[in-house]
Amino acid sequence: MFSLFYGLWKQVFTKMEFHVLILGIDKAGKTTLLEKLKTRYSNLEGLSPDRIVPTVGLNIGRVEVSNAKLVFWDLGGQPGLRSIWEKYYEEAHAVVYVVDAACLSRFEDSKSALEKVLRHEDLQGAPLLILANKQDLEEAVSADELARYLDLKKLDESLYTFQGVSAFDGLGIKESINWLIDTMERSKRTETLRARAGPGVI
Ligand SMILES: Nc1nc2c(ncn2[C@@H]2O[C@H](COP(=O)(O)OP(=O)(O)OP(=O)(O)O)[C@@H](O)[C@H]2O)c(=O)[nH]1
Ligand SMILES: [Mg+2]
Repeated sequence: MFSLFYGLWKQVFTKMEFHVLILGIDKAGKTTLLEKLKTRYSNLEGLSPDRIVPTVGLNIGRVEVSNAKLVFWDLGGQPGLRSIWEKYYEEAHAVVYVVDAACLSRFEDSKSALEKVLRHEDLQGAPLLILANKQDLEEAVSADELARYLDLKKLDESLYTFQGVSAFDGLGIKESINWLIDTMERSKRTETLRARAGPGVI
């Protein structure tokens, strides 16, 4: 009886934990985004953009948003580091893919790196949030324009979305995080990862 009540209590009061991978080619703005998320959603002040250096290892950011605990894994996007990404796929509830929307000359690299991510079987069914970052820059293309370029027709529409953001000034971040939590909470992948983790893990 106690365990039944304890289980119910846990379900109601324990925040669900989600692992979110932040991917994208180098200089897309992944770490700047992570630091902005920390500033906005945790009681730690994230690093200011001028103190951020290219990522070689892994940056971790933990934040809490209403009923969810989000653990972000930010990896380096330089070509030689992209082979590390797949080591994290199996445990990820979702992927945030960051694109520098102001740098047209790197769109092709960004697109092919994303296509490779999407082909990997360890990520099947994972919600995908694609961010057209650097909207504070005049030359940045909109989320719709980026969507047309990336042309993800083959994907299940309920599992991905595009959002224009600025990791600098925070534009679009709230909408992005709300979509992410909502979609992860409803996704079959979350159910599968939870079942695999076993009882007691929320
Ligand atoms: N104008 C503008 N610049 C940005 C924005 N986000 C990031 N940047 C700049 O873009 C550059 C790269 O940012 P990072 O956050 O280090 O990029 P990254 O994707 O983590 O790069 P790697 O760690 O090498 O994979 C830096 O000069 C940032 O200041 C943004 O929203 N607007
Ligand atoms: Mg980085």
